[in-house]
Amino acid sequence: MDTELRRDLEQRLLEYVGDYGIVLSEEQVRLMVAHLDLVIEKNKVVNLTRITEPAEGLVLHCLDSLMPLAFISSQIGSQDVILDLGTGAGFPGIPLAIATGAHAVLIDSVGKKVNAVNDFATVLGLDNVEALHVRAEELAIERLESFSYVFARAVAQSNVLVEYAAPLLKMNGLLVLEKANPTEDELIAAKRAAKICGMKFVSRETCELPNGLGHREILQYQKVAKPKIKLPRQNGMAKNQPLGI
Ligand SMILES: C[S@@+](CC[C@H](N)C(=O)[O-])C[C@H]1O[C@@H](n2cnc3c(N)ncnc32)[C@H](O)[C@@H]1O
Repeated sequence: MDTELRRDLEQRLLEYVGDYGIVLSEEQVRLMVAHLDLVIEKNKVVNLTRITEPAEGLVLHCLDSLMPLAFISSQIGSQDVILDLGTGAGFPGIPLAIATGAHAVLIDSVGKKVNAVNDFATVLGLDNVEALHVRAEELAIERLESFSYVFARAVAQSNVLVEYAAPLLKMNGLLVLEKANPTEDELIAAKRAAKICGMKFVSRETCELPNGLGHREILQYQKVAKPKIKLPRQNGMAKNQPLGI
């Protein structure tokens, strides 16, 4: 990506986030575009994303990763520890770490993606980012009730994500999901799963990405009680025998 394109993307990202009431500094957008550039380059040798065009990546990766910030009522800051569950190439975790300054743990079950994300964090000088090759179910044993927020974009059905997040969240912590078009059945199953897992449904908000690039729904669930069953269940159970169906 040449300097002119980078500057153009940085300016566009500043304008996009402004439309959603999200305030970023020039340094923050510089880092986010630099991350996108690293992803596009790395994607030529390691399959990380289907999006290869910078302007599209700016909306579908950078802006999309930040959308939850337009809907979360509390301010996330350096005192918070946040989790990006199923980070892929670092979305939404890296943009969220840059935007909030929170300590961000980014996990993925695929090692080559985690290696790439750790390299990106080093090149960008992001000391607050920790990428781990671990499944959500395993992390819940090591870091029980450690996170104030769990984010997940394009990882699994909502009821599965509610189950993954419940043991990882501190009491009153929030699970924030980004979905394209969740069905009513998915939302009903997630509400039922939430009851079993000591979580409650908080809100469902919708927005449109610019340039007709898609519809988004931001779903929030809060941890309000201890789970009624022992969590985490064994690896794979959340997906293969989902709760709330
Ligand atoms: C479709 S990708 C989405 C990546 C990224 N969140 C994004 O929106 O670009 C889903 C990722 O979740 C990871 N994943 C799925 N289940 C997981 C689990 N139980 N624990 C950790 N990672 C998981 C997969 O390896 C994959 O990289």
